[in-house]
Amino acid sequence: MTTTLLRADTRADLAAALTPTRLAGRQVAFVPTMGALHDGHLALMRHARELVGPDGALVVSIFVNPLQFGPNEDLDRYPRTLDADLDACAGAGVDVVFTPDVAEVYPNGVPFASDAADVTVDPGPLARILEGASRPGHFRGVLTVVAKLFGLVRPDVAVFGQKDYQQLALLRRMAADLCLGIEVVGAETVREPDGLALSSRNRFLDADQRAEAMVLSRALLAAQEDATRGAAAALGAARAALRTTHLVDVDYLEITDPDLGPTPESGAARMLIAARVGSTRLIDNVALDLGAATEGGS
Ligand SMILES: Nc1ncnc2c1ncn2[C@@H]1O[C@H](COP(=O)(O)OP(=O)(O)OP(=O)(O)O)[C@@H](O)[C@H]1O
Ligand SMILES: CC(C)(CO)[C@@H](O)C(=O)[O-]
Ligand code: BAL
Repeated sequence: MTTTLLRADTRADLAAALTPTRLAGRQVAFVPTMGALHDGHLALMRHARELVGPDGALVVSIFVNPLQFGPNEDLDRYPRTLDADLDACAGAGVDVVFTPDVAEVYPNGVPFASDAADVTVDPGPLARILEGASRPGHFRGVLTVVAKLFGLVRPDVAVFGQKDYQQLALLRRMAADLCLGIEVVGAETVREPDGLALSSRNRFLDADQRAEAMVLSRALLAAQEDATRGAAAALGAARAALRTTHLVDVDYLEITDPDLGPTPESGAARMLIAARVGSTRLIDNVALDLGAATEGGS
């Protein structure tokens, strides 16, 4: 593949940029993003490159998708840093960056209403818990735009971050249930030295909020440490950590099984948290290895 970054703003430009790759039968790896790129995104790009090797094509999309934002959410203030993002993509060895505008992705208008004329993806019951309960319609928006991007890029493999754990689970389900023939791969969460998961929204935190935001990952770590005593003990440890600050307003803190089903008695599990720090909503999650509950373990 080329070593120069090709930028495509339109579907036609994207198709043209990918034609040599398709003709040569090269593998295509895809990393969808909403831009404001940080080291977490760069880690996804490295992972994607490893999956297809130097002869494969690495495609990144940068698109802030209106359909996944609720009416009172932060669509308007979502960070947009396109020039820096293009430099980051070039530095990361991306071959093609797709930067469509809203009309290019939704030529008939954004299908906000559930009875809009355009077909959208119904994400099913997994989208009604956790993030989906807090952000109704969010996963319909995510799955719809990713399905469209998959159709335009036609990758062999797509890489997403575990930081958005429920999103990753739903995208895996979409690829499997709709028989898309695309491998969906999850990559580890990249963190700041104090544990805070990197997120484009971290830039909205002021100094005090930034200092306190690390309590999310500290709570998850405390839960990991107490998980050998069972789920109740893990939840208790996380809640105790969260009580050390008044700047963090928890939306949910839950333990599920690794597929987001009910809390297991023991063994592999996931703890997921969403919280507001000021007006900024952050999410995070970790794996837990639950021991059987002991008496007085809660
Ligand atoms: N800290 C991180 N480590 C690894 N992957 C990440 C991290 N943060 C985001 N990603 C992944 O990057 C991809 C694009 O995410 P997105 O552009 O929404 O970034 P973001 O930082 O999650 O932004 P925000 O949380 O503010 O929406 C997603 O697959 C997401 O899971
Ligand atoms: C997957 C995604 C790019 C779809 O807009 C977005 O939800 C994100 O950045 O995680
Ligand atoms: N990373 C998820 C994008 C969103 O919050 O809408």
